Amino acid sequence: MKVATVSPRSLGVVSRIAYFGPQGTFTEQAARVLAGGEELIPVETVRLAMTAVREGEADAACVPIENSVEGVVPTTLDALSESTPLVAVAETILPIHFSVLTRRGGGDIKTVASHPHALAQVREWVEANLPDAHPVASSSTSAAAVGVLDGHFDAAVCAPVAVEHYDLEVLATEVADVSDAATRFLLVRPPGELPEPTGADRTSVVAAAVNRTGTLAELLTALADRGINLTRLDARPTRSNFGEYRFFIDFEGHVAEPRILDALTALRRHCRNLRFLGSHPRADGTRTTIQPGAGNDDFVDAAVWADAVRKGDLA
Ligand SMILES: O=C(O)C(=O)Cc1ccccc1
Repeated sequence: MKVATVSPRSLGVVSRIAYFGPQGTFTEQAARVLAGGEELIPVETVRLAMTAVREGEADAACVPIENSVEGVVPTTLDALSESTPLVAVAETILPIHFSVLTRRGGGDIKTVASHPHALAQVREWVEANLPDAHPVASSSTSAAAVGVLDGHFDAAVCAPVAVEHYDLEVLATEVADVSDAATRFLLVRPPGELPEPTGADRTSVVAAAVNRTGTLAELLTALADRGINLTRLDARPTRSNFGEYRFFIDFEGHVAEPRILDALTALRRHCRNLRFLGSHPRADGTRTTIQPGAGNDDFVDAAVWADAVRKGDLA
């Protein structure tokens, strides 16, 4: 995966960014990339970082969204679909490798703790290097470091910067089963002015489709018919009715483009509920692919033509 960073273009009055902490997480590093001198506020969970924004205690939140090895961060998807809407205005992608930290002069390593996404990315390393250690899930990589300091675990799989925050010994660095793993992070804030389109943008929605045959196919067809390329598709249970799902769909393009607006209105017709989660520049800079007949000019020309027909000016 190509790795690059993008700064938020129009953050308005953002001055406090809540991030998924505590200090030393990968998300803090992402927040530092996305921030331009804003105050950074560590918050214990992804959901609470978004609650801080919803309740006005922060102007934006930095949260992890997807990893190239483990896929999406489910708590982020769930927190984005609940409560009052938030929209993503910027993203960054960080390469991910880990340091393994232990207590100074610590003895046998019987437990190794970290965020589930981190544990999943060092499984082979742990089996080969700490065969007697049991993996234990913690709320974040830095929470695992705190747990080691407090004597709850023997080792923590952390972001390399964690050692600057927690008085622990480095057992190993550059640990990663997949050497080019990367995680994408979002900066989310309440709906407002959107970042300008750049030609290399991503739009995100969460769709609660009507529960009948073929509704997901209808949503995907609405995008495919308009030549719109998907970049991610995930399903999460609605939690209210067993077997009912919400679909998180990311695709190339920006809502300021006529073809994307046309697609959104089509999606809206097929959904019980459609939440817009933002349009912002892609961190990898990949430019939107436009299919023949599906460019913005094609949509504008077709709308002008249809309007003329309606007015009786054309046959
Ligand atoms: O726990 C962290 O440090 C996070 O920011 C979440 C995470 C965990 C593993 C890889 C990337 C992000």
